[in-house]
Amino acid sequence: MVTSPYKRELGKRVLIMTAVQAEMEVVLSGLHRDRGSDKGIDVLVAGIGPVAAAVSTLKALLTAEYNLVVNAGIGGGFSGRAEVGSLVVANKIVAADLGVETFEGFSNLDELSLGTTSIQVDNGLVQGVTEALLAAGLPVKTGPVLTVSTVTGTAESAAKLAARVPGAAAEAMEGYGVAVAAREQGLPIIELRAISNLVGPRDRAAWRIKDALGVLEKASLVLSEVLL
Ligand SMILES: O=C(O)c1cccc(C(=O)CC[C@H]2O[C@@H](n3cnc4c(=O)[nH]cnc43)[C@H](O)[C@@H]2O)c1
Repeated sequence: MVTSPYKRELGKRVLIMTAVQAEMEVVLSGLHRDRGSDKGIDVLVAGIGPVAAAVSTLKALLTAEYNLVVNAGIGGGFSGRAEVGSLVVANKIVAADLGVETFEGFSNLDELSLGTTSIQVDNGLVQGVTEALLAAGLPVKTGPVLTVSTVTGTAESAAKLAARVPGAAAEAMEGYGVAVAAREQGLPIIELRAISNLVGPRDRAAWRIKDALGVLEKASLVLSEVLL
């Protein structure tokens, strides 16, 4: 049961943003499996990366009355925190490469007093969605989900990101953009990632995109029950 502050308001809708068509299709399939037609949830393609995601999300939010925004898709899991085939529900959405490279390493905007680089997800939302996914027998973890503009491709970069964001569970490319658009409209956000690969050395052959899309579809069935 999802608790405050998200409360399904009569006549208001839920917006789910996915990066690509393939993700949108499995989310729609999961949503409609037991509910037939649209039940107040819109699923749109945002495009890959935080900028496209922010623009697409804000554009959508200006077209209808929403009271919750969801970013759903595949993502990379940090080893030991989120394995391939599992789900991650973000408790915090972090723009992990938004900042300054320094001789000592990296400083984010918060450290430079130039702004913020993370958005908290409401605890009630995180708990409600996570419990529902667990109850459905799905493997789910919660933790910070990092938004990057470049898919990590080396063990060194993965280690740097894991050190930069304690507890980092997953990496993707749209969450912070979707979250900033939702914040702009005063709406709660949640990010849900189905893990297709481990964050680290690029090994395209190891990506399990199809498996992750299958898990995302199962998770979407649960979402339709818990968010409406
Ligand atoms: O490296 C490749 O050749 C390759 C092949 C297929 C897809 C990609 C992507 O870059 C997908 C980016 C897309 O998927 C999300 N995603 C999934 N895993 C990760 C990850 O480890 N780090 C960042 N993003 C990931 C992401 O949200 C994009 O929508 C590459």
